Amino acid sequence: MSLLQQTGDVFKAYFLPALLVLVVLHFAINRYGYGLGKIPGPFVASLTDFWRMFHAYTNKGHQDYLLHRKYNSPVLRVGPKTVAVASPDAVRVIYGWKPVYRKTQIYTTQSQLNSNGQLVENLASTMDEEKHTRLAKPVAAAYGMSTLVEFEPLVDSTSRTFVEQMEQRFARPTKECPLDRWLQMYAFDVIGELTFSKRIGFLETGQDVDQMMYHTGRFMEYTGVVGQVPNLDWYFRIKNPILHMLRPTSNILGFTLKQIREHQKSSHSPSDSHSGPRDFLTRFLEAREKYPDIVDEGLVHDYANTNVAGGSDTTAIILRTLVHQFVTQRSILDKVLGEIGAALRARQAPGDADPDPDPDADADMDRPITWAEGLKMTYYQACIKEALRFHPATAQILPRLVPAGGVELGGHYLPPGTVVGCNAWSVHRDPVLYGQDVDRYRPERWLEVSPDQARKMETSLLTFGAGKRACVGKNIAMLEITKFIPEFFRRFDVELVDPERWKITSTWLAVQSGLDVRLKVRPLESLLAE
Ligand code: HEM
Repeated sequence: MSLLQQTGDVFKAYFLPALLVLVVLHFAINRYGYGLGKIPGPFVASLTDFWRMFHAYTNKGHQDYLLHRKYNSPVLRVGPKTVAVASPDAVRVIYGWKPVYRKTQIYTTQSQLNSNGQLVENLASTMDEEKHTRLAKPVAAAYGMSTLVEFEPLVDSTSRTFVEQMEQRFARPTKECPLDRWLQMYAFDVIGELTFSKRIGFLETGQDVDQMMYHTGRFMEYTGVVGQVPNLDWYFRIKNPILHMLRPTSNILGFTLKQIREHQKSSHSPSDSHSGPRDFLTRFLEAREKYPDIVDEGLVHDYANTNVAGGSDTTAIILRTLVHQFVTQRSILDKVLGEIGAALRARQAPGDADPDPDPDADADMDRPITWAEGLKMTYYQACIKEALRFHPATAQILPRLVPAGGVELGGHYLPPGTVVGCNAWSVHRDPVLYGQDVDRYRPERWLEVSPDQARKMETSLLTFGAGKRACVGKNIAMLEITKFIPEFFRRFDVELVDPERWKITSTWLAVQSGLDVRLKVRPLESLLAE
């Protein structure tokens, strides 16, 4: 018998059976070894995290609520050590303040690689809560409510450009506008204005500048899919020598650094920077002066980069939902138009809402819908809440680690170290809290209930996350959403080209496409007439 034959026989006799035993053992430990054996869920999910990876890859994350319905359980096992909980009460526990449940390794995939090929944790991605507290403090005020008033003119300037571009490029009966893309370009340019005092030029050029929309999209997909088995990130990205050779700095960070360099060319120090509102970058540079022991140059770059990476795709999703609902449910739009008309008529009235009316009445009428006006539109505010409920931007659980001592949720004990999280899509379809018709977009649900109930519904929304790690950009996003949609519909009559084109592709984010519309300029008189 040749040596080759002998080796083959040994392989068949010992190695293959041993491998089989190991594989079976591995799956048995996954299934029964983590104290989660009694929790319902897809069988394969209890064996391997690759189930969740496939689930995300095949666009099913945003439909997790269907799984909860299928297994008739708010608590589902979606991995050997991972549990999804669909209950508003669980939101308060998992994303509460005492104790703070730590973020899990999926967030490593949201850290960027710097020019030395090192992984740099940022405000959103760090798993170390003490570090997070340190990083958050110097910039908390920049994202605060009081800063919003200063940012409003910057949002207005981008809105004006958006309207101009729509008029020039699309406001013709036969022309189709791929509005899903344009809304994202709008959101990107707003973030550019707020962060660098400069629109990046998406709207003016009508192009995906430096392919940033493409790259942020791929980045979110990477997190959503590879993040399910985060160790893969080491091989695909962190320790990948070819990637490091070809592209040492990640595309998004590279783009941010370019914007920072251009910003610096137009100013010399934080204090003498730009006339007009102080942008985020200026505020981050001020934070470096005030907190030199915490904020270094690299951190300034990271702060700016987190705005770029986290602030546009998300906002565009909410804008798309609102437009889509308004063009497919005209009765809703009519009510909003009624409120817009009332806001504009109030500008004409003596002693109107604006304490400092423009002496030129036409200019006053032409100025974009203000934050104050948007907040007074009660029905439109309900439309926003309903959009945040109906189509949250993130399409997966926001995973956290169960701390020492474990936790009891939905009648199941979860041992320490279990990964647990809520998917906003599932929590927001809780029929007890939001009503039996949760699968419908119906703003009225927010107005029909008692103020107490409405508050409970609102505080259970997970669209912006919750607790210590909730979204710092929420106020900015609300400023954009509150102002932009009334402004857009005030200027244009919008018609959906083909309802069949609407599509949701979900990984980390649930991104819509197919919002192709035709636009007609809406005469102001039609809004002013009661
Ligand atoms: C509608 C728009 C937005 C939505 C739906 C949204 C959603 C979220 C969510 C769900 C989280 C928590 C993620 C988690 O727990 O895993 C988050 C965190 C974060 N968001 Fe947003 N976001 C939006 C807009 C923005 C904007 C405009 C900015 C920046 C200007 C921003 C910056 C951040 C940052 C820095 C964090 C990390 C916060 C921390 O961990 O302390 N977001 N966002």
